[in-house]
Amino acid sequence: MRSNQKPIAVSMGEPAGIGPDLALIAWANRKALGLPPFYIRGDEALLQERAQKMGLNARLRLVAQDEAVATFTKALPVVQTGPALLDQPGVEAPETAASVVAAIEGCVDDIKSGHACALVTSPINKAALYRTGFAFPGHTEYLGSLAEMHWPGEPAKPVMMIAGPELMVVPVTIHIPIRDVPTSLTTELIVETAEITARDLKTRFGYTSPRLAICGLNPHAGENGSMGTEDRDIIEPAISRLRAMGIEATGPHPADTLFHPPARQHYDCVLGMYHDQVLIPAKTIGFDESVNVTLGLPFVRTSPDHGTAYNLAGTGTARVDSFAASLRMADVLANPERF
Ligand SMILES: NC(=O)C1=CN([C@@H]2O[C@H](COP(=O)(O)OP(=O)(O)OC[C@H]3O[C@@H](n4cnc5c(N)ncnc54)[C@H](O)[C@@H]3O)[C@@H](O)[C@H]2O)C=CC1
Ligand SMILES: NCC(=O)COP(=O)(O)O
Repeated sequence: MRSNQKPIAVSMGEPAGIGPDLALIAWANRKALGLPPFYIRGDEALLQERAQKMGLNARLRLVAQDEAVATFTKALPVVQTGPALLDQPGVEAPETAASVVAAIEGCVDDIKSGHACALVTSPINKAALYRTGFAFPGHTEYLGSLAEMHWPGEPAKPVMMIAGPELMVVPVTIHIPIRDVPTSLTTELIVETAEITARDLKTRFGYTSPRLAICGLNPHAGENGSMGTEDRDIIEPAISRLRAMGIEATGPHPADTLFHPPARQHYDCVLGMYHDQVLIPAKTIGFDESVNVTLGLPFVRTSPDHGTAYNLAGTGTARVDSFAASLRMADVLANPERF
């Protein structure tokens, strides 16, 4: 353990989902998984109950953030956030929403105050939070807002990237209805998203000159305007501007032929025009290993690529791979000098 080592702050996520399970399983297997020290912001009573349900012999300890690293070798450090909750795997409970949001915000506060080096979020139930008035489509957008609040003057345009060993993708529009995609797409938005992606791939991921493949929107990237005009009128000008800025951008590529293995040799990251255009291939190819990482923030945030998986909560059968990969990636991104 390094004397100046800071822990990773993990938000517990949706209490009825697999977030609690993953933190417990990850801690129990921390050595085999090669995990950096982390603590979880959530409810200790619920975690204790969940460990019992899973038949997991996990020790938990309530700590202050600065005790987390020393505690990690002996017990899963918990920073109590919100009131004690009933453990009801798979059962949505609106009264837990405030604790879910408080855990995310608390982790960001911990980074800002120097108590944590990075944030790993556990999955939230987005619809459940909306029903209680949560005004952001997902973590990505919420973290952009928290960054603006806590790091005034620093640029904070959150960009979602799903990064796996075989494929990295960025959706230009994120959590919006499919009918709103064409009207939300602008040349400026594509350029801004690609610029942030290229910059972070260079500064955080070590690519000298990242190659970005930009998807079209329509079948066959519009077939010269005969199957839709957005490819020609919005996406092509964005690619020209990016190339003029020295960014290696190609396209607009028909999305249907961009993800088979030979095609993947020609780029480092794909920018898609909407969520499912790129998340379907990313999760099909790398569901267990991929990490959701938010680019464009003044701090490091990663998360597993999957959701709450209510059907698995409390069973002990949720795979921990993506969560573990999120912790390892957060450690590398937050402490580049060690790697
Ligand atoms: N970052 C976040 O907070 C995210 C939250 N969600 C939320 O999750 C909820 C459920 O979404 P779904 O589309 O059903 O996706 P999901 O990822 O929760 O589940 C899809 C399928 O994958 C399986 N699965 C998920 N994680 C697994 C794991 N670790 N090990 C083994 N199998 C696993 C589930 O059992 C299910 O069959 C929604 O409310 C959504 O908003 C979804 C994605 C990301
Ligand atoms: N499908 C990925 C996803 O929805 C993750 O969203 P976020 O909560 O990380 O913004």
